Amino acid sequence: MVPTEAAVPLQNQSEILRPLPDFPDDIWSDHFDFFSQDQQVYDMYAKEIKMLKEEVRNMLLATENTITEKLSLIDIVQRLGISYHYGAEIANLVEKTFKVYANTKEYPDDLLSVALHFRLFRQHGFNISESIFYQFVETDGKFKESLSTDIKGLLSLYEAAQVRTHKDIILEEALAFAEANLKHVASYTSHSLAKQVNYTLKQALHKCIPRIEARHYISVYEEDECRNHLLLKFAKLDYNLLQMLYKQELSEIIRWGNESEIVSKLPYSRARLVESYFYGLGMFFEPQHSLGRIISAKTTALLTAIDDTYDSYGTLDELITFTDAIERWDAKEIDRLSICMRTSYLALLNVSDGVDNELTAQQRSYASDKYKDEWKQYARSSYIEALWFIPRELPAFPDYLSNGLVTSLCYLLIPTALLAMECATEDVYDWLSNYPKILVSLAKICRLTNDIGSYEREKQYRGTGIECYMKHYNVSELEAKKKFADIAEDAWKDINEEFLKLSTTIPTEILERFLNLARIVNVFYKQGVDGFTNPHNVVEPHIIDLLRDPINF
Ligand SMILES: CC(C)=CCC/C(C)=C/COP(=O)(O)OP(=O)(O)O
Repeated sequence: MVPTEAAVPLQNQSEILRPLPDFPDDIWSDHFDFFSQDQQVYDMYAKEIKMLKEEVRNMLLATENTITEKLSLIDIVQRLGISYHYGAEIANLVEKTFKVYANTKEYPDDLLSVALHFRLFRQHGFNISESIFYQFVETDGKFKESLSTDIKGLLSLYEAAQVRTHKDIILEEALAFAEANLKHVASYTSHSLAKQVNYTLKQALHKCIPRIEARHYISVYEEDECRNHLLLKFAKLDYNLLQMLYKQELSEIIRWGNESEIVSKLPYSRARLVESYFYGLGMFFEPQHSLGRIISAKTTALLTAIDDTYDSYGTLDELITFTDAIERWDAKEIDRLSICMRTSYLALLNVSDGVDNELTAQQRSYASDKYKDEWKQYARSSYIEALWFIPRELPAFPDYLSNGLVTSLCYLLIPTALLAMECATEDVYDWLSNYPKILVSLAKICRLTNDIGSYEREKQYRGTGIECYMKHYNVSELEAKKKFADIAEDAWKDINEEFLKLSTTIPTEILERFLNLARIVNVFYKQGVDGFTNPHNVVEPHIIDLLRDPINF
C-alpha cells in the first residue's frame, strides 16, 4: 500500500509560468454520485429476460427460414444489442452460411441482401470476396445508375463499404456511389427514409460504439412496421437492466475519484470521471466485463490528470522529475514531486497495486508488468513532447508521429483493456509487445483524429502535431488537417484487413477491443471537435442515453 501525502515545502509558485488552459467544467457535477438500485424492478426485469431469451434463441435456430431471413435476423439481434446472449449460436450460424455460399456461389441478387451478407461475414472474420458486387457494376467499373433510387440497398451498401480493406477496389467506388446518392436523399426532408439516411451518413454502424447503436436502433426498430414485439421487448428490458449495472459501476468510479482526490486536488486538470467511465463502457458493454470497464475507466481518469500535468501544467524541471519518478515506480519518490503531481502519482501506484494483486492471484503478472511498462513509456514520450512543444520547437513530422503514437494512449489502453480478460494469455501480451500492425494503425487513428479535434485549443499555448506537419511539408492548415483525416481513414482499412487476418489466431473478443477503441475515438472527435474536453452536445447526449435515462416501454 502506498503512504498518503506528506507535507513538503513548495517552491515559489507565483514565479512559475504555466500554460493553464481554461478547460470547461465538469458538466455532470452531482448527477451520478449515488445510485440505489430498486431490487424489485431488477428482479422483475431479470425474470422476464430469462423467458424471452429462450424464445429469441428458438427464433434464431428456426430451420424454416431462408438464408437471407436468418442473416437479417442476426443483423437485427446484433443491432438491438442482445447478440451477446447468443455468441456461440450466431458464430455457428454465420460460419455454416459462409460454407454454404463457398460451395454453391449462389448469392442473392438484390443490393440490400448482398451488402448485408458481405458486412456480416466480414464482421465475423470471414474473408468474403468483394466480387459478389460484380453483378451491380457496369463494364467501366461504375455502379449501375438504376440502383441510385434503391435507398435501402444504398444504406446497406454504405454500411458494407465501411469494412473494406486496401484490396477492395469496388467497395471504394461503392462508398462514393452510395454516399453521393444518399446525400441527395438526405436533402429531401420529406422522404420517408431521410431521417435514417441522415443518421447513417453521420454515424456508420461499423464505426459506432455498440451501446450507442443499440439505443439508436431500438428506437428505429420500434417504428418499423415489420417489427417483432417480442424482440423489441427483450431488447428494451435488457438495455435497462444493463444500464442499472452501469449506474452502480459509475457510482464506484465517482467514489474512487473522490477518495483518490484526483479531481479535487488538481484544479488545473479536466474533471472527466463520467466521460472516463463512458470510455470504459465503449470498450466493453457486456455484463461479464465489469472489471474491464472499471480498470479502463480508472486508467483513463488517471491519464487525463497526468496528460494535463504534462501538457497544461508542469514546467520542464518538474516534468523531468515526474517522469523519473514514474520510471522508478516507487512511493518513496513522492517527496521529490511538487504537490499537484503527488496526488496523481499516488493514485497511479494505488490503482496499479490493485491490478497487481488481482493478476498475481490469477497467475497473470505478465499483464500487470506490461501495464507498468506502458505507463513508463507513455511518461517518457510525454516528456519528449513537452521538450518540443513547451518552447514550440517543432520536430520533423516523422519524429513527431513516431513519438505521438505512444502519446496517443493506445499502447497503454489496449493492454489495460485486456487486463481483466483471461483469454489474454502471455502469448497475446508478447504479440502486443511487438506492436503489431493493428495496434500501430489504431494508434495512428487516435493520434491524428485527436490532433485535428484538439488543434484549436492546443495551438493557443503549445506546439501541435498539425503545425509540425505544416512546417515539415510546407502546406496550409487545411491541407494538414485533410492529410491527417486521410491517414486515419487509411488506417481503418488496415484495421479491417488485420482483423480478418488475425481472426484465426487471436480471439475475436480481443480483436473487438481494437475496433471499439477506434470507434470511441470516432465518437469523441468526429467532425473535428474535441468531445472529451468539450463533452457538451458531443458525448453528452450519449451519456444521458446510456447512463442516465432508461428506455420507456
Ligand atoms: C477518448 C480517449 C481515448 C480519452 C482519453 C483521455 C485523455 C487523456 C485524452 C487526452 O486528450 P488530449 O486531447 O489532451 O490528448 P493529447 O495530449 O495527446 O493531445
